[in-house]
Amino acid sequence: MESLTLTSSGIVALVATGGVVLLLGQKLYKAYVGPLSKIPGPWYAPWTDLVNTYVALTAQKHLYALRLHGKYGPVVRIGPNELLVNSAASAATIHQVKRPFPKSSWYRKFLPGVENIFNTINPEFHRRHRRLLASPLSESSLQTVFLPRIEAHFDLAISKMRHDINTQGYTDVAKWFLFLTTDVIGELSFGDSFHMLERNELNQYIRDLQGHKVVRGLRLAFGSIASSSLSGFLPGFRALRKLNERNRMYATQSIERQKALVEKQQLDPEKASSDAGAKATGFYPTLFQKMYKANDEDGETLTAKELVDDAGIFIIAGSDTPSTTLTFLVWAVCRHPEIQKALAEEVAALPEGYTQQDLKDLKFLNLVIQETLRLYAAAPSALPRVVPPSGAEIDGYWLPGGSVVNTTTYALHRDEKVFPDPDKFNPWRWENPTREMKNAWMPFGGGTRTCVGIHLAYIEIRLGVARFFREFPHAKISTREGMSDDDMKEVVFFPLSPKGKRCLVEA
Ligand code: HEM
Repeated sequence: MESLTLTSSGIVALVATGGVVLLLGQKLYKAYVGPLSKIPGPWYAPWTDLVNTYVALTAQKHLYALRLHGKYGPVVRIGPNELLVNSAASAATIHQVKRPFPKSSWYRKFLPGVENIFNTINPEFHRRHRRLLASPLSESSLQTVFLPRIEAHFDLAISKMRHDINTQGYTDVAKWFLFLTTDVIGELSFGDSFHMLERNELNQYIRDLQGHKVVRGLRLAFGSIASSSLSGFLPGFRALRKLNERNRMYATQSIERQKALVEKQQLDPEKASSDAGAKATGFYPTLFQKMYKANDEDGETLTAKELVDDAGIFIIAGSDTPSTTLTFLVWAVCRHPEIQKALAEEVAALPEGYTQQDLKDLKFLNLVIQETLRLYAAAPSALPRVVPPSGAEIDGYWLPGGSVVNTTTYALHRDEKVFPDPDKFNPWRWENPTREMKNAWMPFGGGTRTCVGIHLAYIEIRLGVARFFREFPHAKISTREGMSDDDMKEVVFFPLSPKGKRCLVEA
């Protein structure tokens, strides 16, 4: 009888076959037997993340989520380990304060090599940074210390729009709002404005900001390639790396400038923590004041790199979002004469020298803002979180620990069971909101990772709306330069932006 002998190539073949069988077995288990197998979704979802990646890369993930929820319901499987969820109850569970589901590693792909308050997935790191940044961004601190400086920028922006209209017949509100909010966040964060409004030019800085949306799309889709040395050889990724380097340079320069100012003025942070103190010293504190103080005196310190990384995300998160909100608000209001009339009359009746409190008390203005933040939430894309190791029940499905769940504000805000006639811009729907409406409305995210800039955002939006419609009560959307509704189509990489990157208005 012939004896069985295994050659080395036979052993390799056997091990390889075993590996493939094991992998296939795992895939089959996950697809047909594992806990996620009961969750509805497209046929390919249990097998691959490719479609998910494609829709993210082409800025369509928000529409994809809306379509899939319409077809499959509130919980949809979109990848071997990934789900979309779409109910106020699931959002409350995932984004709770007590035991929040942590952010997924997807956030670290945003800016590889960078860890900041926004993209960290480390709860301790997050708590430390949030503690230091939250109090300067509180409503009272913003109003007492920062408001006078903010208001001057709004006056300048409106005068620039007026000048355009007088000289060329129209103005680009998207451009001016972006310059405005960029100048504001520059000044509040680093003690000096970026002077976009004065310069009136789409300079490299703004181009980079806009480029960042595309860059982030690429990063999120191909994160591992983007952060590898391979990326240096691929043309798209080379540009991407340059953009990232420039962004770090802006942040570093801003921090350096701020440090120099602090040293030059020998700022006493205690004295300057009130408006009166700031007037006396002639120098105003910044949102990063506490960071410097922590660096100098506190037991817990922030490294120079941490400061730069937080500065970078402030530039990105704090400029685009309020300007996009203001742009879509003006566009939506100007397309609805009855809304425009009611809003313009309300803001026209404000007293001279009106305050933030006066603006908070305006009923219709705040309804319009709430409806704008529903339909045009500035960060409406999926917010991925990881189910804790013990697992969790979401909308009747048991999800094992480690599954990734995404709440998509774009879809949540268009759930017709909660918001009847969801595509209609209707501020009056917020006059008597149902509990479901209130629970499902989350333009600023939720839980411990809710937007830290929310009060600044509200101050900017209220001021912007009031100043704009007091100056231009009869503004209308222009058709010059080929401007059309197509320019305002929603493009969503992570933040929202108008497709044409412009919104031309006549008055
Ligand atoms: C209309 C304006 C704004 C909207 C709609 C908005 C929306 C959001 C959302 C949805 C999140 C949560 C993202 C997530 O869970 O992944 C967030 C976080 C954040 N936002 Fe905003 N934002 C706005 C304005 C601002 C401003 C003005 C700043 C500048 C200070 C800012 C800074 C941040 C930061 C630093 C975070 C991360 C917070 C953390 O993880 O603790 N945002 N924002």
